[in-house]
Amino acid sequence: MSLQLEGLQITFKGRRLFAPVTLAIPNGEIATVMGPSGCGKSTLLAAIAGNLEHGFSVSGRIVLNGRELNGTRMEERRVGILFQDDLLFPHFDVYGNLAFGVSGKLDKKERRQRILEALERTGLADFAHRDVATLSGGQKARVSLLRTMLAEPEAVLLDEPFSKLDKPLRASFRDFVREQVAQLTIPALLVTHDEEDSCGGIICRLGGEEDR
Ligand SMILES: Nc1ncnc2c1ncn2[C@@H]1O[C@H](COP(=O)(O)OP(=O)(O)OP(=O)(O)O)[C@@H](O)[C@H]1O
Repeated sequence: MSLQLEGLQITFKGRRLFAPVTLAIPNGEIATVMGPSGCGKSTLLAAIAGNLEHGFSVSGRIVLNGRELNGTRMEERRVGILFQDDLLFPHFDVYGNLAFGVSGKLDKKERRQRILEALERTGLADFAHRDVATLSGGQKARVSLLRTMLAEPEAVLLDEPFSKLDKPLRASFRDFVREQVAQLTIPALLVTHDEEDSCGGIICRLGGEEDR
């Protein structure tokens, strides 16, 4: 089971953004998308999440755990997405922010248990009632990722999640992301400018004009 992209192409007003992408990401692994600015990396993630802006169209197949996602609504896809500027809600503490990630279908007790377990598992238990404004950049990044993961997505898309962190924080957040993806055994697709972030996993380079 995995996330598979089969000959995926995106066009904007008839212009193709990149050469067709074919990729299979096994559960628990992270594939990295690289390419020059403007080549369509964020747009590729939006196509997978089902959140493309008006004017873009997709061809090829997106298959998640055997389910074809093309044509389905964003809410049905069960794909989590984390942006570099994923803002936490400033008027809520860490616990309150994480509560936004947990399914509303669970009762209050179950929701609370899920959040506390996630905080415990990630060594953030002491932060539950911290005002998010008092967190460091690295801590905020961890809370944002946890919020995304608490929604129990079947795949996660990460759009430059490390770019605002300095080198040591970047390395520890990278490890944190890897642990989370492995623990939840879901496939992840990471957009980054830095090859170091991929650490030897699958790398997908989006082709520019010269590759068409
Ligand atoms: N809403 C939009 N309307 C028109 N064109 C858009 C829109 N959003 C993005 N584009 C264009 O689509 C192309 C792909 O943009 P995208 O943001 O996916 O690139 P990117 O590879 O993620 O860039 P960067 O590395 O700079 O973040 C670019 O040429 C961009 O100008």
